[in-house]
Amino acid sequence: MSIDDVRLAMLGTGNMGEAVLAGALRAGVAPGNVIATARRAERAAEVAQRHGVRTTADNVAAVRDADVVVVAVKPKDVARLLAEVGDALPAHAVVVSVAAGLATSYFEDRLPGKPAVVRVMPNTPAAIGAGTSALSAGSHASPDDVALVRAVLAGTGDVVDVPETYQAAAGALAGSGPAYVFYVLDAMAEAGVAVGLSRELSTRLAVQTVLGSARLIAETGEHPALARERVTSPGGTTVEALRRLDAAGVRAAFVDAVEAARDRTVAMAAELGDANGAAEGSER
Ligand SMILES: NC(=O)C1=CN([C@@H]2O[C@H](COP(=O)(O)OP(=O)(O)OC[C@H]3O[C@@H](n4cnc5c(N)ncnc54)[C@H](OP(=O)(O)O)[C@@H]3O)[C@@H](O)[C@H]2O)C=CC1
Ligand SMILES: O=C(O)[C@@H]1CCC=N1
Repeated sequence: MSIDDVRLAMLGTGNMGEAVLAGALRAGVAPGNVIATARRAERAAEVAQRHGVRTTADNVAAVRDADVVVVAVKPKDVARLLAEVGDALPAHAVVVSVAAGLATSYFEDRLPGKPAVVRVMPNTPAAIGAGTSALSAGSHASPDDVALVRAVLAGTGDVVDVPETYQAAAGALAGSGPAYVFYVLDAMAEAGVAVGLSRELSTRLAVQTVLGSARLIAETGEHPALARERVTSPGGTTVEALRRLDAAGVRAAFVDAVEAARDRTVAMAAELGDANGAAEGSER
């Protein structure tokens, strides 16, 4: 199927749904072939105006002719949504879940027949084609189904296949990751203000420093620790700064933070009755 023929239903067009929608349109999905759902009329109007897609509050109508159905509501809202749309889902449709924690089997158990389910953990830079997504196929998803989902996600950024047991960890690192980077950016900008720069200049320097440093590693493939050493002159300024970060336990705090996000993913799945979700999350 050519990408401009793909009919896409985006169920729950909030922060992540809109970012994936933007990526799908960038990949070549035709706006006229997209129906995005939202509970509130003003949100539906905003999405329609920004992306030129059809919007509705009716999830059942949205899935009826869809080839790809993206479930982008909060994990706690997924079971009710599946019960609502299950009978209207075309047999050939591929269901893509971006819900943190919920296993593909959670969807397979709640939908009729043998639905093709693909679990994806994206992140919000998908909105500008700079995201990273971890993808795992469910037990009824064929290679063609996965290829279709990859084609739809092509405009969101990098997409990497992972075993489903890695999903909670991938989400804790990369799904939540933009928030960690924004936190660091905010702190760096504040630090620049503390040493006398205007907030505007400080933010500009901080943003470009993070962007450039990430690109340098991405383009050279150099290990971050080696790249850091090349900035750190003996007896110079950087070593003094890094000593403060080490003393404040910043590295250990990152490890704790990602572990906590991973554990919360597993706990959320257990709260929602997803035994498989609860069983995952660690490779140990
Ligand atoms: N935000 C992120 O960075 C990431 C989120 N995710 C996952 O994406 C999913 C969505 O998260 P996020 O976008 O942050 O949450 P949001 O609350 O921003 O988006 C969810 C949207 O779904 C709408 N909604 C809820 N129930 C229905 C329904 N029955 N029919 C139609 N629309 C409905 C909500 O409407 P209303 O506004 O009225 O509440 C809301 O707009 C979650 O499962 C999360 O785990 C995954 C990776 C990253
Ligand atoms: O905070 C959350 O639960 C979601 C999942 C990953 C990023 N945001």
